[in-house]
Amino acid sequence: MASNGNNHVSTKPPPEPSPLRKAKFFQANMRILVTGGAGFIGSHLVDKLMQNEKNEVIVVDNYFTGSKDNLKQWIGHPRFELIRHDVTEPLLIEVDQIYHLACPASPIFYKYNPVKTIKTNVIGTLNMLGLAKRTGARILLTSTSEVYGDPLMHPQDETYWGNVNPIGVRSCYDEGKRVAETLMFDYHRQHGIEIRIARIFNTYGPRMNIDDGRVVSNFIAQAIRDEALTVQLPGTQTRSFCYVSDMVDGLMRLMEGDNTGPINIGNPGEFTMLELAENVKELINPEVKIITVENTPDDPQQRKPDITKAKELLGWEPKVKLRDGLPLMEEDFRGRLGISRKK
Ligand SMILES: NC(=O)c1ccc[n+]([C@@H]2O[C@H](COP(=O)([O-])OP(=O)(O)OC[C@H]3O[C@@H](n4cnc5c(N)ncnc54)[C@H](O)[C@@H]3O)[C@@H](O)[C@H]2O)c1
Ligand SMILES: O=c1ccn([C@@H]2O[C@H](COP(=O)(O)OP(=O)(O)O[C@H]3OC[C@@H](O)[C@H](O)[C@H]3O)[C@@H](O)[C@H]2O)c(=O)[nH]1
Repeated sequence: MASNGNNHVSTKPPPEPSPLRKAKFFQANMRILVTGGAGFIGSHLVDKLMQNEKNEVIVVDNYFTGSKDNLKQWIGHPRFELIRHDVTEPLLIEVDQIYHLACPASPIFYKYNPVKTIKTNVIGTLNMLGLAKRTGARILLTSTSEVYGDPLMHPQDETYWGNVNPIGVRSCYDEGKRVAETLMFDYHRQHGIEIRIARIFNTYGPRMNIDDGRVVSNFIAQAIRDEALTVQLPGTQTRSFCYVSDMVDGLMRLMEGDNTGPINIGNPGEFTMLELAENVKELINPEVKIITVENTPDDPQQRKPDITKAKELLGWEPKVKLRDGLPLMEEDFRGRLGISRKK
């Protein structure tokens, strides 16, 4: 039976899969749905899942922040399907596993239409849990370090209940993800659904939107374009940055393992935003200026995962250090921006 290290675990068996599930269009052992699979983390996850010839992968995405470009190597592949679909609408397909990622992740995009962000987190997660219930599929939710809010505990472990503003401009996302976690556990306890919850900490890497608005993509694009790096005040706030290949490895181990989570997946290396800017400057463009600009409300002042649980239960820890990951992302950004390194 799955465990999460506390008492919130169901003893009910998961529902029987629908007989339709056996009607596969390809002789694959596992049909896997990735919601939000056209996005940054989702498309890297799809690449990894497609490497296994026993997997069929179905992506659903509404392309709000994702792009078909991220999946272009798979379009037309017999084990791959791409469906334009919004998870706030019901989805009737037959699957064995669901990686539920669909949700804008950058604060700029999740604040753009906050009501839609809540709908995506609440109705979207309800729909995917309904699909899991009908098909007997195991479902993994990509929750977030933002469930800890502006944390009073440092580093954050999974027992911490968080310090979240329920009526602030970030609430559509952080409270939305908290409700999504609640729904996952209620479906687990009430219906025996096999659930997995990952609490993801800031992740970066190739394929992030150039105008995504998150700090690593902003600084790298600014450094390449010879624009000043915009450190939001006070600049001493911290984050922990995980390279995307490590993240995908952690998510797959969680899905395949026996633990419901929630489990933190992130890199415990902690940097202030000024330190991040200095690293980007040194590695990518030593001439670039660093300036400070106004911040946005409710910005968490510190964030660092305690990954003891991931190490013990998943045998997982990140391998790529920030100073090794940044140049890999630079190469991808230079290619897309068409700006090569000065000699
Ligand atoms: N990248 C991070 O640092 C980070 C940190 C914590 C949690 N997460 C979570 O991981 C997941 C993926 O994040 P990402 O960084 O790849 O972001 P992303 O914005 O690149 O990807 C999200 C994808 O979801 C799609 N989407 C959004 N709303 C949808 C809807 N209603 N219906 C269908 N598709 C929809 C978008 O078009 C996009 O392709 C998100 O759930 C996010 O909350 C990411
Ligand atoms: O140009 C910038 C952008 C951002 N920042 C700062 O960088 C820090 C990180 O901001 P980001 O926008 O990258 O992301 P956040 O850490 O606030 O949220 C992130 O982490 C948790 C995930 O769930 C979210 O999906 C993700 O956006 C903040 O303190 C912000 O003020 C800058 O200093 N300059």
